[in-house]
Amino acid sequence: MIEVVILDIEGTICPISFVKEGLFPYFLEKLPTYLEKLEYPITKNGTSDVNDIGSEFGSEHTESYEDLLNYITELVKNDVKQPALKTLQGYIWTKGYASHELKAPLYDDAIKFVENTKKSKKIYIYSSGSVKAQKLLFTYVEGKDGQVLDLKPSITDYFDITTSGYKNEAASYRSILASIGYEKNPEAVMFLSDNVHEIKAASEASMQSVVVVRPGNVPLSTDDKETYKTINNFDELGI
Ligand SMILES: CSCCC(=O)C(=O)COP(=O)(O)O
Ligand SMILES: [Mg+2]
Repeated sequence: MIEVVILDIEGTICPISFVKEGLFPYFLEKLPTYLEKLEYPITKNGTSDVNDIGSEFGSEHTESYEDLLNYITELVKNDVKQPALKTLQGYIWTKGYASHELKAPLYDDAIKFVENTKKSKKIYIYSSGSVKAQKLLFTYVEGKDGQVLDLKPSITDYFDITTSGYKNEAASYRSILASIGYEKNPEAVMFLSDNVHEIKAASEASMQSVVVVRPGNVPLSTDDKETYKTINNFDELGI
């Protein structure tokens, strides 16, 4: 029996288009304003959040404003899951969510699933987006008639690539199982994601794993469709 559910975010509970056409462009638009304020070459000084996050991009990219802006822009365009980038994105999105310029358009079935499932199972999140960015997304969910829903109380805890490692490695899922006290009972944990590499890694760690198919996601190969359980909607899970 499933006791714990772990959810991916992008392509699973919200459309990839929200990230690629909403969050990433917002980040790139605001980025120059933040980077312009820093002194180059950047050195970690413990006095400014953005300065110290900036220093994490490494000395080869932080010599000048132009170097850093170009480097970060390339990372975003190639959707590189780089820890410093993910931290900086979470930082910059804070204002966008607080002003309601950004609201997370979660799928209706995902909202219903989270609200109903929290009564009987623990729900965790594991996303490449930073824990800060994940919490923002759950705090500012787009509801009906322009309302904002706060789903954060429904989530037990959050994991990202800095807490647990990269999402296509089985070791990351084993580390999460240990954190939540399920290393001896991994089959009671279900992981849901749009990404087959993540599903493969979670299965290797003996979690029950399900591919979530949504419009705009990377299509599955015939082989993947035969290998993994798939759903189009959380209502199909019946848990
Ligand atoms: C939750 S923050 C926005 C999404 C993001 O930056 C990201 O990398 C999402 O990756 P996921 O692991 O949720 O597919
Ligand atoms: Mg995803």
